[in-house]
Parts: sequence; C-alpha cells; structure tokens
Amino acid sequence: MKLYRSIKSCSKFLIPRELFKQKLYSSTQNQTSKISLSDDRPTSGEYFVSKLLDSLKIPYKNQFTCLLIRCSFCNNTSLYINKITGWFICTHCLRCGDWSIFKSYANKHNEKICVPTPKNFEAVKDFKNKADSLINFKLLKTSSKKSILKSLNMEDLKLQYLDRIPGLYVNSENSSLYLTMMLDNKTIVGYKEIKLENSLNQNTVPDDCCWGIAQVPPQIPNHSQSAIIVDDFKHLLVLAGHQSSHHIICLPHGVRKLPQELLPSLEYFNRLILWFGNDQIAWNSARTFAKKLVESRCYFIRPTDDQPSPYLAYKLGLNIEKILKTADKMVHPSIIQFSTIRNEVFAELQNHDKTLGMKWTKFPALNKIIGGHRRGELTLLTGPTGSGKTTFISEYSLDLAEQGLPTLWGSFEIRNQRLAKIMLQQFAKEPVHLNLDLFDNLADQFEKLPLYFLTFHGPQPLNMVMDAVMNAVYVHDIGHVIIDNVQFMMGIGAKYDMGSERFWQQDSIIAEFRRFATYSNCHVTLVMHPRKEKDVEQLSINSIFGTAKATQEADNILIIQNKVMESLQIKKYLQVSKNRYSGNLGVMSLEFNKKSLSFSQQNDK
Ligand SMILES: Nc1ncnc2c1ncn2[C@@H]1O[C@H](COP(=O)(O)OP(=O)(O)OP(=O)(O)O)[C@@H](O)[C@H]1O
Repeated sequence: MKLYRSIKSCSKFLIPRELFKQKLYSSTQNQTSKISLSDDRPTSGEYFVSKLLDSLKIPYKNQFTCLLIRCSFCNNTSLYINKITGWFICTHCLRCGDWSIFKSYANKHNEKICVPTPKNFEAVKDFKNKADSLINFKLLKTSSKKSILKSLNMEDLKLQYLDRIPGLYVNSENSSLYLTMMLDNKTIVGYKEIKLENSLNQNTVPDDCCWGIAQVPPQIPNHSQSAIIVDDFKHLLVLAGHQSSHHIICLPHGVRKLPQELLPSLEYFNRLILWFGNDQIAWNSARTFAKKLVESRCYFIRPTDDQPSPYLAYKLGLNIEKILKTADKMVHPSIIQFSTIRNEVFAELQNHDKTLGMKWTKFPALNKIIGGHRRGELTLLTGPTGSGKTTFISEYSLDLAEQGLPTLWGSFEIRNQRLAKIMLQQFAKEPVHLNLDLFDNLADQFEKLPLYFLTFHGPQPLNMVMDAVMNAVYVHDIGHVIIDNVQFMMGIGAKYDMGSERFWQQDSIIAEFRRFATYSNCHVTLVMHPRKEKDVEQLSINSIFGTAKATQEADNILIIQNKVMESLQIKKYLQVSKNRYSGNLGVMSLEFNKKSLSFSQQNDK
C-alpha cells in the first residue's frame, strides 16, 4: 500500500486543459511556434487566468510568474495565482488550492463553492518543538561562532555579515546548524539542518516539497531587487560572508527541483543571478529553472573552471565580485554572432566529459557508446515483442532517477502497479515477494526517488498526454519522459497494420515529442514496436513501425536484438543504431538476471 502512495499521479496535478490547449495546438499547426513555457510573451495560461479575472472585474498586478490580487478572505493584496497552472496561495492567510477551487470561489454564482483551506505546515510544528533548544547564531559568543566556521572550513568569513542571516540557529551541542525557509519572507514553512561534522549531510524539512526559501538581505542597505540564487547552504554562507549589494537566496531542494509553491517568494526580484555548481546537472537545472522563473530576469554564472560554485571559489581564493560581474543572460536574440555564445562554447569544451551527459551506473558499455544521457534529446527503443523493452527501459530510467533525474513514466501498456513492482524488484536487486519483510523499508527508500507516473492507461488522445507531460515538467522539473509504448498510446496495441491515417497520427506524435524535448530541454524516450517482418532475425532502423519520420527525428535509436545461437539458446544485446551526438555506434550485451529483473551484469561485446 505504502509503495502505491509513492506513485504521484500526475493527472491530479493537471494544468486546466484550457491553459495549455491553445499553446499546444498552435504549435502543432505552426512548425515554428514554441511549445516552450519559457516565452516572455504572455502565455496561454496567463491569458486564461487573466481572462477570468477580467470577466469577474477582479483587479490584478501582473508579476513575473504569478498574477497578484487582493485575497477575499483576509483582504490583503497577497494572493498569488500561478500564470501557468492556475495554482494559488495567499501568503498572508495561507489559503491555497488549484485553479478549479479558485474558479469556484471567485465565481460567486457557482452552486458548489469550494472554500480553500489555510495550509497547515507540519514542518513548522516540528521546528517549534526544536526551537527551545536552539540559539540564534548572532547571539552566540564570538569564540563559538569561530569554531562553527572552522568546522565548515570557512574561518575567513566576516562574522558581522553572517549575523545578518535571518533564521540561522545552532543547537545547544553546537553540532548542527538550522536555517529557516520562509514563504514570501513572512512565514516559516520549513528548515534546513546541517550537521557540522559533515556539512555534506544536509536535510531539508519537508524533503518532498518545501514552499519557501532562505533569504539574506544585502549588507549594503539599498532597495536592490537583485538576488543571487544558490543551491546549497554553504554557498549561501560564503556569499553572505562577503560584502554585497544583492540579496542571497538558497533554494530548499538544491538543483533537484524548484516547486511552483515557492515562486511567489521570488516575485519581488527583477534580477536573479543563478549561481549553481560547476557541473552539467547543475547547469541543466539552471536552464530549466530559468524557464520557470521567466528567463528575461535570469542571469547565469557559466560553469567554467575559473567560475566554480561560490564555496569552491572562496576556497580557491577567487574574486567573488569579479565572478558575479560575468553573469549574463541566457536569452539570445534570434540572430547571434559567435561572441554571444563564446562563453557557453568554452564552458562546454572545458566540461567535455560532463556535456556527454549523465552516466548510467549499471550500463558502462552504454556510456562508452552514447556518452551519457543528455537533456533535450529524443531516444527510440524498439525490439521484438516480449524481448524485454519495458524491463530494460525500466532499469535504464531507474538508474538515472536514482542519481536524481526527475523522471515521468507514461506506461500505456502495463498498469503502474505492475511497472512499480518491476522497478521495486530492480531497485531491491532481488524478488521482493520472497521477502515481504523488506517491503516497508524498501518502499520508504523508493518513495524518495524523483519518479512520477502518468495515471493514463491504454489509448489516450495526444493533447491529453501532452497537457499532463508539460504540466509535470513545469511542476516537478521533469528531465526524462518515457512513453511505453507509442502504439498503445495511439490505441493500435500490438496490431501491426497501419493505414495512412495511423502513419500520420504516429508522425504527429513523434513531431510533438521532438519539439517538446528540444524546447523543454527534457529527454524523451519513446518505446515503439517494430513493424512485422517475417523471417528476419535482426532488426534495423528500417524495422521501426511507421514512416521514416521516427528515425529522422530521433537522436538515438536503441534496438534490443535476439540472436539465436547454435545451441538454440537466445542471446540478447542492445544495438545502438543511431547516435546523433557523437556518431558512435555499437552493441552492449544484455545478460538477464531473473531474480533482479536486471540487464546490468553485462560485458562489452
Ligand atoms: N532476457 C530475458 N530473458 C528472459 N525473460 C526476459 C528477458 N527480458 C525480459 N524478460 C521477461 O519477459 C517478459 C516480457 O518482458 P517485457 O514486458 O519487458 O518485454 P517487451 O518487449 O516490453 O514486451 P512487449 O513487446 O509486449 O511490449 C517479462 O516477464 C520479463 O521479465
């Protein structure tokens, strides 16, 4: 039971259909229009939210990510409505809910009025219980402060600057620091706990979705609306320990995710400098987060060797102010010269290995051939019926999710419960049904993975699926979408005959996912059946179901091949038949371990 609770149904978070429909279909009709959420132009979401407000004569302030209105419950102008999802919160009375609730209570003629309830933050109670034994950092003796900084390897930071960090506490044993997370600079909604003996050991409470940020005002009092956003508590300390005219903000979940719930807390800032770690995952998150934060106000510190994370820069004695001056915009005009992207190209060359993508821990041979899993690409996986496509792609995606890649599964062929069972067995590396005592412990760990499942099963219209996928990307910062499989989604099951209408339908699905992958900087993996080929032992690129569109649009094509040996034993291997990034092709043997449903015990062929 517990495990199934972990399966976060994305349909319940669906963006109201009208918010996305217009954008999606204009993109289908017009090849050049974006389906990206990053447009600085008013989005269709904003259009529908503002349309309702206009029709009800509710005045609003158009902010970056939200529309701000007066709350009819507490009468404060502090009710933020997300422009994309319609989700809302009053940061004063803490009433919140989704768009349907807002529509219901805003529209007084509605017969069934849903009244939003104020949010109750569990973490606050938890923090209050701790608070009696905590001491505010600025009230500590200088010697205690120095010893804390020493254990963090930050002896040179200026104590008077650190005293300005609001909500920084230490426990009575001087073994842990606590940093409160605030919603709209008003309400504590969570906290971070940092163990001083090992500052890598950091906890955010609540861990699944904290609605607030830690915020340090500038040392030089001014009306600056500029903030540096960092992903780690140590970076916040380093920047807070330097003289600066910027606010310093620490995100609750690092580069893992940026919940929409904390966007109202960032509306005050008209300039956001994103300074994350010096690796590809952090860089990808910076680009994804910027789309959510509205790119026009975002600036980036590019991850080069002489511009590492704030903490590393401090340790290496680099000039923080100088690095901050390099912050530049992500948004480029339609026509550029090399000088505009020169820094980005340099950063990519310097991080060559990292730009190859996230490595699989279980498939080193695949790392060698493909390089890694890169955002923005489209992968096709095919193979004969029953060859293990679902089993393989489940393990392949689980490997990446275990490394922190937020992953969305659209399992149209098998039910989510069955898929989760396969994944759990792969996660446990043994059959769980033979040792049910393990279940609770395993499920607790499994629940922590950033895995989301669409609740659709069987044939679904493309627009419904795209609505849910785009919603998940916005709300959960999804970096990998898996559709298993395209033919089931289209409602042609395992039948292999396709009329021209079906070909057209499949092509439009591929085109839509291709566009989505590129503009959302999200990797899409489509599982597809091969066409029926009699007496052909080995499949090829040409065996993929439908027209040549699929193979043209794909960046990577993976084929599970069955090879019948002389002993009549069937050997399986994965063939990389297309690799647009580097052109490397090759094969990886697939040795199946039935106990763990794993293909990872393979050797290179
Ligand atoms: N190499 C293998 N050897 C033996 N059994 C396997 C192997 N790979 C997968 N299986 C088992 O075969 C069954 C079918 O696997 P799976 O559903 O992954 O195949 P598929 O290719 O996705 O099927 P379909 O064509 O119906 O979509 C599962 O019970 C799985 O555990």
